[in-house]
Amino acid sequence: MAQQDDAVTLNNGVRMPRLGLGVARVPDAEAAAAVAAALEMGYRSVDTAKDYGNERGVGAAVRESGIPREQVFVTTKVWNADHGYAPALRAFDAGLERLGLDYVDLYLIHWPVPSRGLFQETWRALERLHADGRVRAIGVSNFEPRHLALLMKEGSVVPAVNQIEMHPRLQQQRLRDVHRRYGIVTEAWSPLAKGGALEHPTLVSLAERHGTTPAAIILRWHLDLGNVVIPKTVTPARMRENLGAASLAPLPPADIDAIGALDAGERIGPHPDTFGDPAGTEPPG
Ligand SMILES: NC(=O)C1=CN([C@@H]2O[C@H](COP(=O)(O)OP(=O)(O)OC[C@H]3O[C@@H](n4cnc5c(N)ncnc54)[C@H](OP(=O)(O)O)[C@@H]3O)[C@@H](O)[C@H]2O)C=CC1
Ligand SMILES: O=C(O)C(=O)[C@@H](O)[C@H](O)C(=O)CO
Repeated sequence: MAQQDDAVTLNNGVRMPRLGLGVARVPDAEAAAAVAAALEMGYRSVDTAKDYGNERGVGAAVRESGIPREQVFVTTKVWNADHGYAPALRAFDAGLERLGLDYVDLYLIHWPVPSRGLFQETWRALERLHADGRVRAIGVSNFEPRHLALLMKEGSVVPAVNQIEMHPRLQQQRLRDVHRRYGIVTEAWSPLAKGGALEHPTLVSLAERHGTTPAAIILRWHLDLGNVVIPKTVTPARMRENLGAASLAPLPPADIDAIGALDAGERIGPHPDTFGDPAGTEPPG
């Protein structure tokens, strides 16, 4: 089942699959095998980053899949140490080389690192890469409303995507409202709360009622809210289960509300205001 049809149109007209595979911190060789298996079963989008150390494996799996390059959507990200105009351009070249591809579909600023004050300059580099046709779309990750407002003030391209922590325990309503106002797609990282929400009684009972699994219910909920999701797994059976969420019927409003009631404003990952700041607190991700 190819996912190309289940795509969102970004604010520059580029189509992005709504369900992709995340590969955070999967070692290179394992990432290559996982991406190969995912592409084989119908995934058409992969989310990697310089920080994950597996762009080589991801790129190899994409190149060797036999699937035309234009049918696979590859996202990677500028790491915190590479903020700044020239460093970000150099980091992009190096990432593209590791991937072994001619272009990237979506390039994101991984974290704003406000204490460095360089994300606007970094954004100018991404705008340049976009203008030069080396990336099909550009976006950000972990940007709070004030960071987005600063980009909007000084930049000329509105980010296509903001990839943020979002799951039933952290539903990010205010940030999603800002995205809607600007025409930015919400992409949920840790969409399954790293597996932490799967045993919640509400989700278990919804899964039983719909004849599916808690993971599929959570992913269906994200899709129903309009999010792009990138659940991570290296287990083929789970990949298939997660991909199956795209084929489920939309959840009825009462079920969306039941999951909405689980919001506790609880982060698993670091806070965007302080992550990357030497003086900041960084809870384990
Ligand atoms: N921009 C950013 O700052 C960040 C981006 N990300 C991106 O988001 C992706 C996903 O986030 P991640 O933090 O990995 O968390 P997820 O919410 O995707 O959860 C991944 C965990 O859940 C398990 N899992 C996956 N599917 C199932 C299933 N169907 N049933 C039971 N368990 C399951 C996986 O185990 P197993 O692999 O063993 O199957 C893994 O332990 C990352 O890979 C990365 O691409 C993540 C964090 C930060
Ligand atoms: O996985 C990512 O994409 C992240 O940015 C974070 O998990 C971060 O790198 C981290 O390790 C937090 O402790």
